[in-house]
Amino acid sequence: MLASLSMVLILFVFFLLHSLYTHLRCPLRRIPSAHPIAPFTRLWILSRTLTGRRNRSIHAAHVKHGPVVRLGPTEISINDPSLIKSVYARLDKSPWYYIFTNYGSKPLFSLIHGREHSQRKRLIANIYSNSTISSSPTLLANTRKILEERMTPILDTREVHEVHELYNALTLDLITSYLFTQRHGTDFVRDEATRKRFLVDLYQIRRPYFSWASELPGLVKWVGRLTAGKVKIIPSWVDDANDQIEEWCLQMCDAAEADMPTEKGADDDCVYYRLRRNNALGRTDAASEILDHIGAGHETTATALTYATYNLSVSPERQARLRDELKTAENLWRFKDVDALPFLNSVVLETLRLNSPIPGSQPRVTTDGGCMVGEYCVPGGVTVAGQAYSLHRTFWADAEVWRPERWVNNDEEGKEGERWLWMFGSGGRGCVGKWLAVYEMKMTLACIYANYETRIVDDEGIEMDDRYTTGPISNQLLVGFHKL
Ligand code: HEM
Repeated sequence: MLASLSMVLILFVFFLLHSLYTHLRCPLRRIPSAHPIAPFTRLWILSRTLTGRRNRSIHAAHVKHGPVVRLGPTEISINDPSLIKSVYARLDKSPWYYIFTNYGSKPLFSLIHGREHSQRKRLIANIYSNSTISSSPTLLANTRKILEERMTPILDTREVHEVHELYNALTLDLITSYLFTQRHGTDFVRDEATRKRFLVDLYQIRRPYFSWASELPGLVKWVGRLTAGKVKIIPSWVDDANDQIEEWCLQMCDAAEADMPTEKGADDDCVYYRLRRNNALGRTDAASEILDHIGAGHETTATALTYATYNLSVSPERQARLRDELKTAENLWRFKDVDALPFLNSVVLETLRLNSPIPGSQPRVTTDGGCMVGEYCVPGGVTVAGQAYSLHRTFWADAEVWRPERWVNNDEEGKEGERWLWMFGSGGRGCVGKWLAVYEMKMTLACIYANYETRIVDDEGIEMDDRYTTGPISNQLLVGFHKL
């Protein structure tokens, strides 16, 4: 017994000495630590991540220590627009993004290396570009149909609506109609039962396990293997839900495939046909890409719409200002007219600032020779990340206040403030769907606020969850709609 204890003690002392030696030789030691144990172990940042406190803890560290902080032995966080610009222009994504792999095939989001990523991006960059989105007659017709013929009649059936689920259904209908054409898209706004089966029973219930799967994939597998499947950190129903979602998406792809037009030019503004034309991508690779766009393209925009509705509902004066502005537009079913409205634009920007749907760290990795990050020399293999949560709360004294007016006047504060906005990331790996997201947000808010007054019925749990992607803690918001 005594011998075992001595052995444990010797090992512990060895571990301490080794950690100290590594620390003293490490070029990262000059960087302020977010926590005293951060230079020696990942335990601190890991525990914060797994308990849903990561974004806030990193932000608190930046407030205390400045724009560069050390989160772990080989992990740092940055919080300054110039640092972000240089890091995100140079460094590749970290393997952390492999979690977004579908069918064993990596979509754009999780392709790491420059060449394979740019080949894939070339296939879709044009269809998501600002010019395509803002001028596509098909997108406009689909959006109008979904908002006018599906959402508005639902809003008119009763006064109170749970808008977070409704917006998730809406953005799913919008994104799938862009991916597959409207005839092969979903109809979740009207079909409540099917949407609950997909959204609630399959898609959203996996959330609590995301951090375990993304932060400790090795441990998750190892524990399962070691106990012959008897102990599972992530329950098997999560794997079943993943399989069912993949199967559902494959069926959607196959249905669109069966109807793929042969003549050149037809359905050119359909993402799936772009991926499959001339076999640019095989069946599984295309389905993986599509499934990723379904995920990236609905939750984020839905969360932004929920918070825009919340913020406007608690501020009747701003709601009135928006309504007055909407009356000045010549045609609310012409994107150019809607896009030109300055207050609507400010509402969208301010919501994406304060309630960023992807507030968490976007990890990149330094290459073998290392590089300078600001004044610090960072060796190879170090994870460097910024997070919108911190950037969006640093420049303004009243950063926690939703104040769209800060964007209306194009003054000095506004111009400098724009440098700190990072809701869509930046560099070659910034958001591909950002023009579509802003389009959907503006068209939806214009359609709602030109026709309804909204008020909060129940906002308990509206605080944002602390995750990589976020949403209200309660996963809901009850809003009253009064038709004008
Ligand atoms: C308000 C809505 C949205 C927000 C806030 C948002 C935010 C972001 C952010 C921050 C990234 C970079 C993530 C990282 O590097 O860790 C990203 C990437 C991406 N987003 Fe979005 N997004 C939104 C909507 C969309 C939509 C509608 C699509 C539709 C397809 C989309 C597709 C993608 C894809 C494919 C990437 C990966 C790009 C690459 O790696 O080259 N997003 N998004």
